[in-house]
Amino acid sequence: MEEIQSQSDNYRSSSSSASSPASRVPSSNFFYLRKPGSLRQPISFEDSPEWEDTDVEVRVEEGGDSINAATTPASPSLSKLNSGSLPSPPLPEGAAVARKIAGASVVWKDLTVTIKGKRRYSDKVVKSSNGYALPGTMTVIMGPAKSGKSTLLRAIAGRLPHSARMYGEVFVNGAKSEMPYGSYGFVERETTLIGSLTVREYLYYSALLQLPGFFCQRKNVVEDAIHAMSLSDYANKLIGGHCYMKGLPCGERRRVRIARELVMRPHVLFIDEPLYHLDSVSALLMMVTLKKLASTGCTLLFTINQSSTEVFGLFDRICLLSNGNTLFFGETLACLQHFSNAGFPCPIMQSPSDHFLRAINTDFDRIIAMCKSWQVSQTKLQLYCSHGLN
Ligand SMILES: Nc1ncnc2c1ncn2[C@@H]1O[C@H](COP(=O)(O)OP(=O)(O)OP(=O)(O)O)[C@@H](O)[C@H]1O
Repeated sequence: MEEIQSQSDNYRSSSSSASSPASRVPSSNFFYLRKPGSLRQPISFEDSPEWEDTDVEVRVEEGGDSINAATTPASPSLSKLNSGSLPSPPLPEGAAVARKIAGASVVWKDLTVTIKGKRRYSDKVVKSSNGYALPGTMTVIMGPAKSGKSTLLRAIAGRLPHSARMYGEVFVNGAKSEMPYGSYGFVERETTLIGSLTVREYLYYSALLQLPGFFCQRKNVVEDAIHAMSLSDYANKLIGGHCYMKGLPCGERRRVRIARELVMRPHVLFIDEPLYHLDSVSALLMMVTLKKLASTGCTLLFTINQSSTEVFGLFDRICLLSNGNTLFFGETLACLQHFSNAGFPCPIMQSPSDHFLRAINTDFDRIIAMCKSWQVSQTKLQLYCSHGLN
């Protein structure tokens, strides 16, 4: 599984060419409302944070960067949350316990997608892709433009449009079943934010809409999301961006979109192009924030076009696509080794992601050939002019 590779030149591409809230099953780890008569196996989230933690006082540690839940010794639900069914030893008063978000392992097997155009189904947009994403890790789907990244992400998340057909299987925690409402978040590339609200108001409003009525920890959940996305400095600022009102910077707006999904405390988070239109500093901040989020246990799976070396170093696994083909799936270091073995070692001064894209994208060859012919014609012109003048 670790290495799903193909070195064929044919694969080099050319870019030019949620259901209704499920009822909770009390004191169980199944976040799945079975349909009557359904034979599907429920998905088990072993360490699911329970939504009934009304006695957990969640607060943000001053100067701290992680999501923390402060609790008193007499907090049965949190002690259960931290240590399964065993009671946890009493904690010193005021001690902060890192909240564990139960991630879920997601495996996709032989995933193929076709999309219906005006008349017929297209050729395969994604072709027999295999891979997996594990809890507490960041898995990135990378590739040139139109290589099928977003389509693969949507297929794994079960959010393909009606015009698409999917073949193959997706397993969540070993169960071949759709992820239930609230267990995953999907962040689109562009979504509308309410510009007349502050970040905190907007997230609270989202929590009111998304969380079930019995859930009475909305404020804490919102504060968690703000903290997890490093939005504390912007929490009371208007989102803006409408009429003549200047909005939040692009990176912060993107983080607000992700925070909106975090209010559901998802086990798996899918993000389509989190670095879209971000400058290098905002991109690094975004990735460091996501890495922190992954370290709490959440499973992160996202698409990306290209990245800097620093950002690339934060990824755990990479799924490299070209023309819908999975050229490589595995750990990022193994990808470097794979390209090196194939005769394309990454130059020292080049970002690995740029190097991979360059190696698999025929557009680069065409552009370089165009540059060379232009340089030759320029040299000829200069020679002609100098001879003509003489
Ligand atoms: N809803 C759709 N209807 C028709 N064709 C589609 C649809 N969605 C995607 N496609 C086609 O599938 C191919 C892959 O698109 P996709 O958006 O998955 O690629 P991508 O790698 O995410 O591209 P980009 O980085 O440019 O967003 C493209 O050729 C696109 O035209």
